[in-house]
Amino acid sequence: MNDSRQISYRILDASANRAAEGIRTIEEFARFGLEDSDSAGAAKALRHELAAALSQLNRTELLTARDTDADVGTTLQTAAEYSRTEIADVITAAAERVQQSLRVLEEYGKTIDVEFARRIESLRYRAYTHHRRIELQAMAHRRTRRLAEAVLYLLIDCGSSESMFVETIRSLSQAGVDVFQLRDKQASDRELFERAKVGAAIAKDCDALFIVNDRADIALSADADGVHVGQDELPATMARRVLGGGRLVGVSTHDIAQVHQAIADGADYIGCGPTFPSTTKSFDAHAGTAFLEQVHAETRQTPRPAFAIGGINPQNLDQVTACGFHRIAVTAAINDADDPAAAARALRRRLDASAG
Ligand SMILES: Cc1ncc(COP(=O)(O)OP(=O)(O)O)c(N)n1
Ligand SMILES: Cc1nc(C(=O)O)sc1CCOP(=O)(O)O
Ligand SMILES: [Mg+2]
Repeated sequence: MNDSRQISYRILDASANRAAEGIRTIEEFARFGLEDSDSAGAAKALRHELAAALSQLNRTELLTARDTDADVGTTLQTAAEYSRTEIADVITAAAERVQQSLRVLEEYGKTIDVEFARRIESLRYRAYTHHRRIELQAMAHRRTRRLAEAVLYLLIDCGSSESMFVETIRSLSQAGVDVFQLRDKQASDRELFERAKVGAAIAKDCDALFIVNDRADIALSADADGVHVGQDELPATMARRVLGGGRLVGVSTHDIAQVHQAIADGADYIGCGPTFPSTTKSFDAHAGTAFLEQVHAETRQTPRPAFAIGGINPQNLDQVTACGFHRIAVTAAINDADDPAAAARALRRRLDASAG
C-alpha cells in the first residue's frame, strides 16, 4: 500500500496529464477547425498556466509516483468513450475531462501545497468560461456544416404518436431529408415541446437538423438546432437573442426586400416562396419563380442557403432548379405521397443531380 503523500502525487500526476491532453484537444480544434485565434490563444494560455502551476510541485516525486502499468483504470472503458461521431462531442468530452481533472488537481493539491491548489482553482474558473464558448462554437460548427450541405428540407407535424414521429424522422433522413421542421399549428405547447425534444435527439443521431417553426422558446428548451420565423413572428435578431449562440435561425421571405433584411438580421438560411399554389397553406399571391431568379442573383453575392418553398412537387421541380435553386422545402410532396420515403429519395436524387 502506498503512503498518502505518494497517493496524492500519483493522482496529481495522472490528473495533470489528463488536463493538459484535454486542453490540447480543445486547442487543436480552435486552431485548425474554427481558425479562431482568440479561442486557440485562450487554450494555449490555459495550457501554459497549468504547466507553470505544476512546476510548483516536485517533478521527481510526480514521476516517481507514476506507475501506468499498475493503473487499474487504464483497462476500464465505457461505451461512451468510443461513441463520438461529431467534433462537438469530442470537444464536450475534452472540456468535461479538463474540468474534472482540474478539480482533482485542486483537491489533492491541497494536501501538498495550498498555493498550488489556489492557482488551479482560478484556472478551473477560467476553463469553465473558455469551454462554454468553445462548446457553443463546436455545436454551431456542426449545425452550419450540416446546413451548408442540406438540399432537402421537410416540414412535419407531431404525427399520431411519438413512435410514428420517431420512425418518420429515422426513415426519411435515411431517404435523404437533411432538415426537419416541426410545424404543427394545432398542437399544444406541451405537445410541441415533447415532440421537439425527441425529434431533436433523433435527428442528431441521424445526422439531420431539427428546426422548430415559430417558437424560439420551444426550440431552446427542447435543444433543437434552431427556429424558423416568418414575417409575423419574432424578428430574427430577437429569435437569436432568445436562442443564444450556436443555434440556427431561418427566416421566411416573400420579396427581395425581406431577403435583404433577413441577411442583415443575421439569418442562417432563408425560405423563399410561395413558389406555386400549395395544398398545405393558402396564399393570396405567389412570389413565383421570378422571385427565385431574383434571389439566386442576389445570394450569389451574399451566400446564404436559400430553400425554395410552396407547392413544390416532382412535376414542377425542374422549374425551380432552372432558377438556380438546388434546395427545396416541402410538406405535401413527401408527407402526402403513397410512399414518403420513395418520394424523398426521388426528390433528393434529382436535387443532387441538378446541383451537379
Ligand atoms: C423553410 C420554411 N420557409 C418558409 C416557411 C413559412 O414560415 P411562415 O411564413 O412563418 O409561415 P408558417 O410556416 O408559420 O405558417 C417555413 N415554415 N419554413
Ligand atoms: C408553410 C409554407 N410557407 C410557405 C411560404 O412561402 O412562406 S409555403 C408553405 C407550405 C409548404 O408546404 P407545401 O410543400 O405542401 O406547399
Ligand atoms: Mg411562422
